[in-house]
Amino acid sequence: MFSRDEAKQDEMRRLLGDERVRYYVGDVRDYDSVLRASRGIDHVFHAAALKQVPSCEFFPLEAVRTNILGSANVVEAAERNGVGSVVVLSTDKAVYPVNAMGMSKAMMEKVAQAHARNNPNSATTVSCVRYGNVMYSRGSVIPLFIEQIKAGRAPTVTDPTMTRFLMSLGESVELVEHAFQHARPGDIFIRKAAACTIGDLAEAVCELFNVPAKLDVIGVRHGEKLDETLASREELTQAEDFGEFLRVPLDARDLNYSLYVSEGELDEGPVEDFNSSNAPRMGVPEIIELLKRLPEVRAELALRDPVLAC
Ligand SMILES: O=c1ccn([C@@H]2O[C@H](COP(=O)(O)OP(=O)(O)O[C@H]3O[C@H](CO)[C@@H](O)[C@H](O)[C@H]3O)[C@@H](O)[C@H]2O)c(=O)[nH]1
Repeated sequence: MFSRDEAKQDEMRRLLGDERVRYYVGDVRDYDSVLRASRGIDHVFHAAALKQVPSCEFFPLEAVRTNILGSANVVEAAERNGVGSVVVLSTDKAVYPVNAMGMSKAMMEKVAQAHARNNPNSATTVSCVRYGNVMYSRGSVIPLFIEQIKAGRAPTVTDPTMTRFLMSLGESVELVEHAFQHARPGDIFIRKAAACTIGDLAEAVCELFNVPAKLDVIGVRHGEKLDETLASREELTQAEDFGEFLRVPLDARDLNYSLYVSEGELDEGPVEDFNSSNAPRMGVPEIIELLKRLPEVRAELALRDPVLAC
């Protein structure tokens, strides 16, 4: 475990109580600290990031330092130490990005792919995973709605028509495991997901907590998109479909394009990207079922009304 936050590391140490886990305090921005931590390591899962959209709009260079340069440090240190594989965690916001967080994650993907392209004989397989919103992740909207309802307030909704892909923490971890087991250098693995509107999500939380679905519409925040895209149209023309997952392989051509002119294939491919407005759409009842499966939501329901939690 390598991270900046010694308090969280301490909490994890006590929670896990597992002497096989070693803890390193350091920062992905500091190459030497990453180099030291990745010595003698077989696999790296790179999740360190600045991930809040609005805050990265105010401090874009901080996103550059952590999400782009920090990721480059992780890849470079892994290469130097002969680490077997590196899986870097990306986001749907990296596709057709409009905000600094998404742009920096898009660049992180490019750094990972460039490593694969420029080091064909490397002992280190670097791949990416990309997914949408992880339900109940720290600082995200579902725990916020629940806190607001508990405080007797209406949930604050930016735009009820805004859509997002939803998945559980378990599903995002499955994607990381899939990449870990199957990745070829430079692959991007994408987890398909269902989407919903934020208005329906707020309504579902209200219904689950048995309060009237009265929403407080606050308007879109800095840098937010109305809909998110998990796979671009350009990627879909190359992607392999594995049911739950898509695999976008590396474009491993070199810069000598003339070689390909006479051999190129004209493939129109799909006309649309895979986005949260054309993906399978969940309504309020389906969102409620999904929410009920989250242990954190069940715990909150049990506190409020033990009967409702059953
Ligand atoms: O008071 C609020 C706050 C947020 N929202 C909306 O809720 C949705 C989800 O917001 P949030 O949970 O803050 O997540 P996102 O801004 O969509 O970003 C999250 O999901 C991304 C995947 O798309 C990850 O990459 C990011 O790190 C993570 O913060 C968005 O449509 C927001 O506009 C509200 O309606 N009311």
